[in-house]
Amino acid sequence: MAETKLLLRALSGETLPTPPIWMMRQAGRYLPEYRATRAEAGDFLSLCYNSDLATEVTLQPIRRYGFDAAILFADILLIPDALGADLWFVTGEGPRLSTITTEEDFAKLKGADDIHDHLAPIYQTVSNLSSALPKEVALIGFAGAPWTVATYMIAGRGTKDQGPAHALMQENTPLFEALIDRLTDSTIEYLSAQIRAGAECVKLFDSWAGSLKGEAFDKYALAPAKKIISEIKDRHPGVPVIAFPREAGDKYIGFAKETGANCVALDNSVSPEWAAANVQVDGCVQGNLASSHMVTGGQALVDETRHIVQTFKNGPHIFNLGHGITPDANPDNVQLMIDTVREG
Ligand SMILES: Cc1c2[nH]c(c1CCC(=O)O)Cc1[nH]c(c(CCC(=O)O)c1C)Cc1[nH]c(c(CCC(=O)O)c1C)Cc1[nH]c(c(C)c1CCC(=O)O)C2
Repeated sequence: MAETKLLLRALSGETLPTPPIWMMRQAGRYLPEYRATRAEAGDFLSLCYNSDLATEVTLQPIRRYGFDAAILFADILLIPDALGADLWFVTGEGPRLSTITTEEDFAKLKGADDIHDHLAPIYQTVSNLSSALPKEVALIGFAGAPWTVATYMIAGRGTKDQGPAHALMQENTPLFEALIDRLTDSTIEYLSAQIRAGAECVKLFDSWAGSLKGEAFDKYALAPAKKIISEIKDRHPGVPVIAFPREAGDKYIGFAKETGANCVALDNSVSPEWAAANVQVDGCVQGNLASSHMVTGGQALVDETRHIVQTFKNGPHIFNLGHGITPDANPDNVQLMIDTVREG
């Protein structure tokens, strides 16, 4: 049967009259119904590990807006949690983890094959979603890319410039590379299990790829993505992969070809004109409206949304933001963006 889900058609390289649309962090704090369910769960991590409630929050933006895709509700830091690093979230500040900076810290981590018991509730959420979603809505699974996850594991928290991870890379390269390899192998196992549970596409979030330059980008962003994607393609032929090397700049050029990704997600630091000429020539792109428009709305939102749709209309395109929607966004602006994309 020919594929009917718009997201999967775009990912297979089809140029569509109206691009499919979904939004990073579409289940999140800007939605009152999300805040209510999160309060019911108690805290963010309990929400991630409660399959029924995680299913519910994943479905909320689908019900409210009719997006073309749902993304599993979970977090990129569940992998360190499953590997045995402590993880907690400080309200208003963000994640905290036990740090990995010595061989002794690393030796305590579990193996890549030992993560599944801990992550079973996540696979259950995927499976729930795969039966609960409307038939036209595609289900996206995801994981963090090894470099981005390593930056949190090394520093024990989010950092502006990923300084501690860069320092470990310089000062103890073998340990740093052992961590990248463990994360690469765990990510393959994790994404593979999500696909077995019903994910129809997977996305690899390398949110801090932009701080890797030159050879370091090739070794720690490009090479792990290539290994993960080729292994996923071997195990699950036909399941598309979206790669998001955020703020890669010129390194966006050729990224899909070199890694085997079906689509690259663009942040909003690149212009649609540049990306159409340099990145979309190799296949599908996703993006790239600045999430600040979800706060400010108005004619500027409409104009920039039309500009992005127009600029990418001659090739495969998935409409999305350049990064996650923020808690101060106005839910009405999301509707305005969707109406504008679909007006044509
Ligand atoms: C770096 C990163 C993380 N998590 C993620 C990334 C990569 C993408 C990006 O760059 O945004 C990815 C992520 N996090 C979440 C999802 C779910 C799917 C989605 O809706 O996109 C996804 C795909 C839920 C979440 N992950 C988090 C929330 C907010 C939690 C809450 O309800 O308080 C959500 C909905 C928390 C989180 N999780 C993380 C941080 C730094 C924070 C705190 C910052 C913040 O509060 O926004 C780590």
